[in-house]
Amino acid sequence: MYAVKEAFYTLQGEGARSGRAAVFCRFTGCNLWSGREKDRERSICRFCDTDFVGTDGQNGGRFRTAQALGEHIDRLWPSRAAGVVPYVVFTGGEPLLQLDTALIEEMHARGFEIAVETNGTLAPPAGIDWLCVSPKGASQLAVSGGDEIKLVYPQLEAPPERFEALGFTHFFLQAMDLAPRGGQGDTLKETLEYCMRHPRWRLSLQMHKIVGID
Ligand SMILES: C[S@@+](CC[C@H](N)C(=O)[O-])C[C@H]1O[C@@H](n2cnc3c(N)ncnc32)[C@H](O)[C@@H]1O
Ligand SMILES: Nc1nc2[nH]cc(C(=O)O)c2c(=O)[nH]1
Ligand code: SF4
Ligand SMILES: [Mg+2]
Repeated sequence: MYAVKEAFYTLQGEGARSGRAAVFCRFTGCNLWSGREKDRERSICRFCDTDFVGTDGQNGGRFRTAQALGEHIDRLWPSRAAGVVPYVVFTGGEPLLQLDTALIEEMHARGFEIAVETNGTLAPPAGIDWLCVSPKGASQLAVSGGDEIKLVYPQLEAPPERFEALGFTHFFLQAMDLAPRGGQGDTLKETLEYCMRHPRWRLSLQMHKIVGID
């Protein structure tokens, strides 16, 4: 059984693959926050910008089998143009609480390339084509590398220096959006200044919020 908050077709807004069309599948639930506002300030992850509670979002629901969820995702991909590889991004919530080999095999059988957005605290199943790890506060990483690390900045308990020696192909800092905690704006200036002082890190903007898409 898979519990999905929402699923939608959009452009990847973050990281090295930003601008690429993708079906986003947002799983319900996370291991670093309950998703309830009353728990936010005493959680390991406190700045989350996402509602991942329940299955009531657009195209959300419960799916009994990998085949059923695979078919659901496939229907959201619009075109089957020659030479275009369909792309699914599994996110959440924390997708590694639910993503398993059966679903990976199902999406591959349908010709999809598979990306995952994870907080990095759980071991990923084999077969993921693009792994994006976004460490949170004091949590311990269960992965030591991947395609990209996308660290939300600044986090007192997770300074970029802690991750510099890890085995990622791309190193991104993403400016923290302060709105989820009732703040104003983001931390763009300090984030871009850090990137200019430490050129290993590249700036990731949440492009979808700028252009007004999901
Ligand atoms: C909602 S999370 C879901 C996937 C996974 N649980 C994780 O944390 O990577 C998706 C992405 O949004 C980022 N994110 C969450 N809240 C944010 C905020 N307030 N500002 C900037 N990025 C944020 C996360 O760090 C992660 O890269
Ligand atoms: N357009 C768009 N790009 C994204 N990249 C990562 C997202 C996420 O919430 O995991 C996200 C999202 O929610 N929307
Ligand atoms: S780990 Fe990801 S989904 Fe969970 S609360 Fe943090 S940003 Fe949100
Ligand atoms: Mg998002």
